[in-house]
Amino acid sequence: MDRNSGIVVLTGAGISRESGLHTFRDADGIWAKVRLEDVATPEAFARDPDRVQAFYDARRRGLMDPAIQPNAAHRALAAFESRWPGPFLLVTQNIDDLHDRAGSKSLVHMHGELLKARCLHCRWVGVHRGDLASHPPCPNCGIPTTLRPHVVWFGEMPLEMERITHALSTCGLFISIGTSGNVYPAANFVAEARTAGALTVELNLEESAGAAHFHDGEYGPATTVVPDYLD
Ligand SMILES: CC(C)NC(=O)[C@H](Cc1c[nH]c2ccccc12)NC(=O)[C@H](CCCC/N=C(/NCCC(=O)O)S[C@H]1O[C@H](COP(=O)(O)OP(=O)(O)OC[C@H]2O[C@@H](n3cnc4c(N)ncnc43)[C@H](O)[C@@H]2O)[C@@H](O)[C@H]1O)NC(=O)OCc1ccccc1
Repeated sequence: MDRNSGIVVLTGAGISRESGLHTFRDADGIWAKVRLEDVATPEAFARDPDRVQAFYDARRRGLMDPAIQPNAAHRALAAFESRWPGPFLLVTQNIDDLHDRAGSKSLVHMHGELLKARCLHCRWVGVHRGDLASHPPCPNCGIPTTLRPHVVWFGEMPLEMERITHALSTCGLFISIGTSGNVYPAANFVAEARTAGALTVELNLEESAGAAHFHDGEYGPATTVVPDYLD
């Protein structure tokens, strides 16, 4: 592969599974315990904000457990980025901060970040590691009960779509890691990259819903297949 062509990497919950975070659709996944319609939509937040806040407060406290650390797959991606001379963009669907902690720089959280909050009154967005169910005041405008998790719910527009679409339209290699390919528009990125003439590769525990769209696939735990593929 020409060392100056661009690379786009898409990651999903599977890359953080071996760090101790649950995925969504596996047997012990998040959506096996709670319906996304009840906790991850604007309608759910309007209907029962305390329930939604409690759902994300619990995931935030889980993420801040010292036992949850970046794994060999997160680290291999950060190391590869630092030595790749051409354009590189890591697009994650994950709202955890494990890519950030592993040292990834050219990183887009297209579905938001669990450790950030957003104010519905003054539009402030920033790091907020405390619970939101206790209705803390906005650090910027000081009004209580106006903070929501800075995450993208179903039916909401993902973040930085222009930057992502541009990178997909100019990349030479698209790598998808630890995602089931069930959620859009992320599930359509492989098709966009292929249309741009990119080689497309899936690294996953098992074939995803979009496996047929990829030129190639390596299957197994991310902490094994990702370092093997990138080293
Ligand atoms: C359910 C689905 C059908 N619905 C959608 O896709 C909807 C609606 C929709 C839009 N277009 C469509 C077209 C067709 C059908 C439906 C739609 N999409 C939206 O609403 C999106 C917004 C969706 C975002 C919702 N928020 C999330 N997260 C944040 C919150 C939160 O986290 O609580 S989605 C959330 O679920 C998704 C879960 O997927 P995965 O990460 O893949 O996880 P999953 O558990 O499914 O799979 C894990 C995989 O890992 C593998 N694995 C497991 N262990 C390992 C291991 N150890 N190693 C390697 N792999 C492993 C497994 O085998 C498995 O394959 C992720 O995106 C994740 O972020 N917004 C939007 O479309 O706005 C308009 C628009 C349109 C065009 C262009 C721009 C805008």
